[in-house]
Amino acid sequence: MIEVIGLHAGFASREVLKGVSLRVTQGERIAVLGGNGSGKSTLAGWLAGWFSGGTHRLTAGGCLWNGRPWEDYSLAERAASVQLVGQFPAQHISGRAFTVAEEIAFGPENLCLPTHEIITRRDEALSSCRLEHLADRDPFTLSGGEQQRLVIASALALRPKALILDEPFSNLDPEARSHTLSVLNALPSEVSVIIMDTSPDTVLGWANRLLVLHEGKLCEMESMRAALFDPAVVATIGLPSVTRGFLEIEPALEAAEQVSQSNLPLTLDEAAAILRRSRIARA
Ligand SMILES: Nc1ncnc2c1ncn2[C@@H]1O[C@H](COP(=O)(O)OP(=O)(O)OP(=O)(O)O)[C@@H](O)[C@H]1O
Repeated sequence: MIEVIGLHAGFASREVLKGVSLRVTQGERIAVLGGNGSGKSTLAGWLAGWFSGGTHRLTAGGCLWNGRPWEDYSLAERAASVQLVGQFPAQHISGRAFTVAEEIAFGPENLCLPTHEIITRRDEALSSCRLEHLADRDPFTLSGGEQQRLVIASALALRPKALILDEPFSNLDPEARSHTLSVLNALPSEVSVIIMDTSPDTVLGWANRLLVLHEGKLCEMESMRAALFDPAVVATIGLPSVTRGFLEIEPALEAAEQVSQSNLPLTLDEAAAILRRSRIARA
């Protein structure tokens, strides 16, 4: 599907990605974690085929979609293949639509789809992103979180085969965050989803593959646990909040429940299971 091969890329003054390789196959749920300025947005752009000129500099390598460079595809083909939801939702709003509903329909209209198909896609995206009550609002009057959901809805209406989301949770409250994850989980299983984030907290229970972008290199460890406890990774993105919290309370647990790196909880569900067992052991 998407293949990044030895990508050295960045900007005129600076190489940001220093030999990044990545193969994304159908249906994968990938989290790419990295600190501020590590190059997540830069990588997201290359993955989506957005960068090929301007201030963006390609030193070596490249990115292929189904075996061919992005340059071989028309804009319409790219839009129907991969959608990138960037970090700043307002930058994605077309400015050509007076309402949220029109904004969502804008992409499918540009693909020249039949009217009934445009309406179906628009209404499905409005509903799945819980935007029906805002359908008649001017997109520019929405709050940041509402705009974020609108941009995701607009991307979904294009029915891409791969969806890349760059820090999609930064504007969202916890409820909207978990709803967004459930929207992503409800996508057809063949759609690949890649989320770029600075922290493991939201994506851990969701991703089936975790990569860390650090000093221009993309590292994939044997397991998520190995990745999250790697000292260089901990220094960059920190441990998940649940894990940090657990380390605080761990001395109070029953001896039988003492935890080590191999069984420290990474998610709330894992922590709850250990706590339940510990309570049972005390009873
Ligand atoms: N248009 C540009 N011209 C020059 N340098 C740029 C440009 N865009 C980004 N950079 C630099 O490239 C590096 C990587 O930026 P990028 O936005 O990809 O990082 P990021 O991991 O997404 O960061 P954040 O988590 O802060 O959003 C940063 O040092 C940034 O300052």
